[in-house]
Amino acid sequence: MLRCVRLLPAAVVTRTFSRCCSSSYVARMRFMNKLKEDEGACLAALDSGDVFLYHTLAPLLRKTQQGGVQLPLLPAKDVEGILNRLGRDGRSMVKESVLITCTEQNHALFCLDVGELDQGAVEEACEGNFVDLRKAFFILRGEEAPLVARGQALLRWHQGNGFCSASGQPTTRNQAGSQRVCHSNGLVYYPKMSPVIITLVSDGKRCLLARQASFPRGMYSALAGFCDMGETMEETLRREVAEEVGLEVGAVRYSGSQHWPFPQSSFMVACHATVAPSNAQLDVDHAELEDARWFTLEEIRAALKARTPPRNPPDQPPTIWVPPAYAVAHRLIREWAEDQERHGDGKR
Ligand SMILES: NC(=O)C1=CN([C@@H]2O[C@H](COP(=O)(O)OP(=O)(O)OC[C@H]3O[C@@H](n4cnc5c(N)ncnc54)[C@H](O)[C@@H]3O)[C@@H](O)[C@H]2O)C=CC1
Ligand SMILES: [Mg+2]
Repeated sequence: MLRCVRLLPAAVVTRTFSRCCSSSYVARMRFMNKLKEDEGACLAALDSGDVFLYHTLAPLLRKTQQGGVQLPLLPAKDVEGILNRLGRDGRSMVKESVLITCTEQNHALFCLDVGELDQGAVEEACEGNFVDLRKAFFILRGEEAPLVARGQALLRWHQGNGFCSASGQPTTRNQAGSQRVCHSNGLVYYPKMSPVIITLVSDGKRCLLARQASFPRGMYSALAGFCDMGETMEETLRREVAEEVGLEVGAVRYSGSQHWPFPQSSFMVACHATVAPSNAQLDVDHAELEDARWFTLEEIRAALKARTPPRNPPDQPPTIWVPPAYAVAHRLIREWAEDQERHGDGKR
């Protein structure tokens, strides 16, 4: 630990996102845009900015004295020093950082993957631990989860797009990391998201949740599916619900959207949909879903409270849990429960 303190006086210099982020929206967006277009300005912003770290796409998190977990934002100069001490060219490595966001005071925030270094050595130097991103979503505070999601998605995109798919030649990134260019043919590549529609279907009294075999034990979520080329949002929604559970939905209501870093960055569009109670018989496609079931408000209330996989002893009715609060699926399920409590038969 003595070595940690020498390398990085963390308690003194580490910022957290909430402390450095009060802002005028317009000034912030214009500054961000300048950093994407002006290489010199971006480099200067990096020199005076903060960086958060990943190791092979797992974000570095640090325990707080209050028993919580935070995303440590390390001054870029300190990261450079740590990397130098760990035997690397710190300056060159830090320049590989990708721009994430900035404050109204033009203080920029970047992220960097140090996967080529020994994980334990970086963890010791930075007084933190690299945590799988899905686990991080369960323990991070609200405003930090989208930062680590965006950072991982951008870093993954750079790692997978080093070559032009037309010429086979290497691509070069701009300083902000917002695009890559193939200099042999001038093609410009931008980070991509795949549109996904996620739908919470209700029959008025119950809502429909499903699980894939790859989900954590006991976890159920709303139905989701990738858009096919040329489809509208409503067409994808109706097709996915029909394919996966054999239902024809009626009314559809948009709820919200979110970037989701898995599997390769999805743009999630979240909707509520209804089916008539007389038309609620499920015909589940077990090639896609391990299970799909209707759940009552009481079961959903219990699921929203669960923070860990349920034990489900054989002599008791099985209980479930749902995706973490940050996931838009959680929002849909919570909205449905609140709606039932206000208007449905589930009034207390
Ligand atoms: N943020 C949230 O609350 C939630 C997010 N999700 C995300 O939604 C995504 C889609 O849900 P699924 O039910 O798996 O979709 P899905 O029902 O469309 O099935 C996935 C299959 O679609 C095919 N596919 C078509 N286009 C694809 C593309 N652009 N990328 C990858 N596969 C493509 C592949 O064969 C893949 O195996 C999941 O990967 C998951 O990351 C799912 C539930 C909750
Ligand atoms: Mg699906």
